Amino acid sequence: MTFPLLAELSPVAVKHSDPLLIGRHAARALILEVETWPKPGLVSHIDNGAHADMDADLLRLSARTLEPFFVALAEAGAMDAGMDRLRQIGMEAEGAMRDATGGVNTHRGAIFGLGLLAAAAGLAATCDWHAPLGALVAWRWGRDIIGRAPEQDSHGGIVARRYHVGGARAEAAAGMPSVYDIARPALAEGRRLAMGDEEAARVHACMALIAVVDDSNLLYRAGPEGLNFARNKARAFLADGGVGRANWRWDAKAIHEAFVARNLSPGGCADLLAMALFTEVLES
Ligand SMILES: CC(C)(COP(=O)(O)OP(=O)(O)OC[C@H]1O[C@@H](n2cnc3c(N)ncnc32)[C@H](O)[C@@H]1O)[C@@H](O)C(=O)NCCC(=O)NCCS
Ligand SMILES: Nc1ncnc2c1ncn2[C@@H]1O[C@H](COP(=O)(O)OP(=O)(O)OP(=O)(O)O)[C@@H](O)[C@H]1O
Repeated sequence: MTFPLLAELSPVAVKHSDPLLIGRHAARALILEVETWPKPGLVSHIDNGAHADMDADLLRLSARTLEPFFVALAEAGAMDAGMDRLRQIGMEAEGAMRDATGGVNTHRGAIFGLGLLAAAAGLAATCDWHAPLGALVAWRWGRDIIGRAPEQDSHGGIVARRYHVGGARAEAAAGMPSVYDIARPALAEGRRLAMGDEEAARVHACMALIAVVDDSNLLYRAGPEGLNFARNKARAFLADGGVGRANWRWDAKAIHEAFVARNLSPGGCADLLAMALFTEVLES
C-alpha cells in the first residue's frame, strides 16, 4: 500500500477533542443519514427500502445505543490504544447493537468506520495532528486493520473471497478515500446545485458513492450484475445533473424503487455518507 507523505495531505484543523462531543457527533451523523430520502434501497424516515427487518426507528435506537461506544473509542484513541483494544470496544458495540435491535445488523459497518474515525479524533488532539482523520486511521492502525484475515463466514468475508474486493477494512486501511475523494466533494457540489438544501446534498453524495464504491452488501445480495446495475443508475442520475434539476427527487425515487424491486441495498455507501458528515463537523 502506498500512502501520501504527511506534507502532501491537505492541512486540516481537528475542531473537537472532547470524547463526549465526538461520540455525540458520530451518533448524530448516523441519525442524519437515516433522515435522508430517497437513498436507493436504503432505510429512511420515509420507508424501509429493501429491508424487511429494519425501519428508521430501529436505526435511530441503534444510533443512540452506539453513542457511548463512540465515546469509549474516542477515549481509547486519546490514550493511543492499539487495534486490539479498539477491536474489543467495537465487538462490545456490535453486541449492544444486537441486544437493542433483537439481533438485527443495523450498523455493523458503521461501527467499524465511524468507530475508527472517532478513535482518530481522540488521538488527533493528543498528537498535534493537522491532516484528515482518515489519514490518521491509516497511519496509526492501517497495518493492523489489513493484516487481519477477513472473517470466513461473514457476508464480507464470503464476498471478499468470491470477488476479490476489500470492503470496509480496505477502505479504512487506505485512509477512507471514498469519504474524502468522493462523498465530501459531492456533499459540497450537492449544496451548490440544490442551493443549500442539506437533504438534497446528502442524496447527491449517496449517489456519488454508489457510482464508484465496491459495496460488499450489493455484491453479497446480487453479485457483479447487481453492483453494475446500481452503479449505472447512480451514474446516469449524476450525468443528468444530479440534484441540480427541479424534478431530481422523482428520478431518485424511481431509482430507489428499482433497487427495492431487485432487493439491492448499498449499506456500505450509507456508512460512508455518515462518515463524511461526521468528518465535515470535526474537521475544518
Ligand atoms: C471489519 C468488519 C466491518 C468486517 O465485516 P465483514 O467481514 O462483513 O466485512 P465487509 O467489508 O463486508 O463490511 C461490513 C459492512 O461494512 C460496510 N461496507 C461494505 N462495503 C464497504 C466498502 N466498500 N467500504 C466501506 N464500508 C463498506 C457495510 O455496512 C457492510 O455491511 C467488522 O465487522 C469487524 O471485523 N469488526 C470487529 C470490530 C473491529 O475491528 N472494530 C474496529 C474498531 S471500531
Ligand atoms: N440507512 C441504512 N439502510 C440500510 N443499511 C444501512 C443503513 N445505514 C447503514 N447501513 C449499513 O448496512 C449494513 C446492513 O446491510 P444488510 O442488511 O444489507 O447486510 P447484512 O445484514 O449483512 O445482510 P442481509 O440483510 O443481506 O442478510 C449495516 O452494517 C449498516 O452499517
